[in-house]
Amino acid sequence: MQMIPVQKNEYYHVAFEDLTHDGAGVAKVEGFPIFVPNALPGEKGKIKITKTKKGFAFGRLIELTEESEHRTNAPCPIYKQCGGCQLQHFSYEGQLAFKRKQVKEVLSRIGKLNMDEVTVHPTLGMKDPWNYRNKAQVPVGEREGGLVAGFYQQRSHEIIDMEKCLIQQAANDEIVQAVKNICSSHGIRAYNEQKHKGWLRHIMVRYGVVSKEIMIVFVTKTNDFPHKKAIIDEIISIYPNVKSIVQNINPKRTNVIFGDETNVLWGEEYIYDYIGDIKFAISARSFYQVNPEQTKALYDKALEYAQLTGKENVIDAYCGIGTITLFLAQKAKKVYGVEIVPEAIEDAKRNALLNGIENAEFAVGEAEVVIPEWRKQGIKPDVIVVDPPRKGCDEALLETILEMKPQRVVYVSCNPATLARDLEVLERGGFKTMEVQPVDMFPHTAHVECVSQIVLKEAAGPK
Ligand SMILES: C[S@@+](CC[C@H](N)C(=O)[O-])C[C@H]1O[C@@H](n2cnc3c(N)ncnc32)[C@H](O)[C@@H]1O
Repeated sequence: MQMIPVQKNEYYHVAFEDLTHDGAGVAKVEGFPIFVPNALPGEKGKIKITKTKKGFAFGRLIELTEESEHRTNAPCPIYKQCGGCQLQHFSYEGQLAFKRKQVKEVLSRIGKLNMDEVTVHPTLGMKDPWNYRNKAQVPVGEREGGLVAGFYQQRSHEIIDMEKCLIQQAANDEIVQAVKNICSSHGIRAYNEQKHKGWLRHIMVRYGVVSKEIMIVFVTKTNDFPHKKAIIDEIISIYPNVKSIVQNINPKRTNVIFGDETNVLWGEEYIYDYIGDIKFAISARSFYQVNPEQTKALYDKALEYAQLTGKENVIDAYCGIGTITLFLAQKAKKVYGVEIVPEAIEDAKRNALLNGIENAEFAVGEAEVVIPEWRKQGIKPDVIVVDPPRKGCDEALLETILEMKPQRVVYVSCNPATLARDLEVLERGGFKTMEVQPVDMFPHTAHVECVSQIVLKEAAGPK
């Protein structure tokens, strides 16, 4: 058995060599890895061990003795308390390089790809990597009789009030504050997680960056709404861009934000926004990318990798409200979109109509169930696009892709580890990964999005 060379609560002087996938510095003591938030590769410092596990330990940075040239002052005053961003202390240039390195590393280690044969491009960053999020989703609590809305203090259930988040659109911060203050003035009680009592659990705000339309969602424990008329009247009298006010009811003792029931309180069921020239209707529960500027860059790359000429049949798996589907439809013969959330498919159909797109067809269901059905019905895609959640593609879907043998697969991924795992399956089944483009959808956080082009080996030509 390997001896653990460090002890809890002891101090060590270490050199940081790398970053973990979630942005913590990695140092080693006698080859034993220690993960320390807020430390950067190339730095040295004194740490205190906070926890030991069988194969690794966690530490806290006490002082730096050598700083990286990429260290920068995190501009957010609550950066360390919040935990929503992990890389604000890292220069933006350094963040982009780290994300590319991380993608290369997992493709090689987990995907077993021959990295001499795959091009991983430099991460596509933002010119101004701040105020990019179009959605705020904040828990609500109580302090001295009034409401607070912000974030959970790291490793606690305490809600810290937040007036400004530097990665949010300013409009979102303003509306969250206003809604909180209006509710406070009407004596609205916040939900208390421990006691499972109270009413207002979360406030969500969605902002159409191009349309300027705003949706407000009240997530509440019960389906009543004290002072409903007064609260709504006050909101809409101050904010004419609010087009939709919705209540979602979540009666469960859970840390899942949304419940199953959603009711429109005022205005429309959805707001509109644009990505490029395409107009989208977005309802409260539908997935919609949070960084619209980078979404356009991501979708343009997906379209480039799909290499459409107008003659192709395309499948868009995990299509959400049909965002990528409608981009593809402009250049393909026909596109089939599939998505598990019924409301998102309703939005997708509405979005096709809204844009006069007639060559897109949508189905509700699990991609791993619906696409094998399509195969049985004789649908033969030339290109398959997948954009799964963090857990990646279901095995049954990958199996079906191998059987369907499209000329190209375009894989959009928000988790490089599951992307790498799935690419290995596709490579073993006769496909070859050609290019991977990391896109910085979430600056200052450790997340990275990638779009990859994978081709059928016969189509790729001899190696
Ligand atoms: C990362 S989002 C992508 C959405 C869309 N392509 C976009 O860019 O807006 C993943 C989507 O997959 C959906 N989803 C999750 N599991 C699924 C499954 N097994 N089959 C189909 N869709 C699923 C989610 O509801 C979500 O809309």
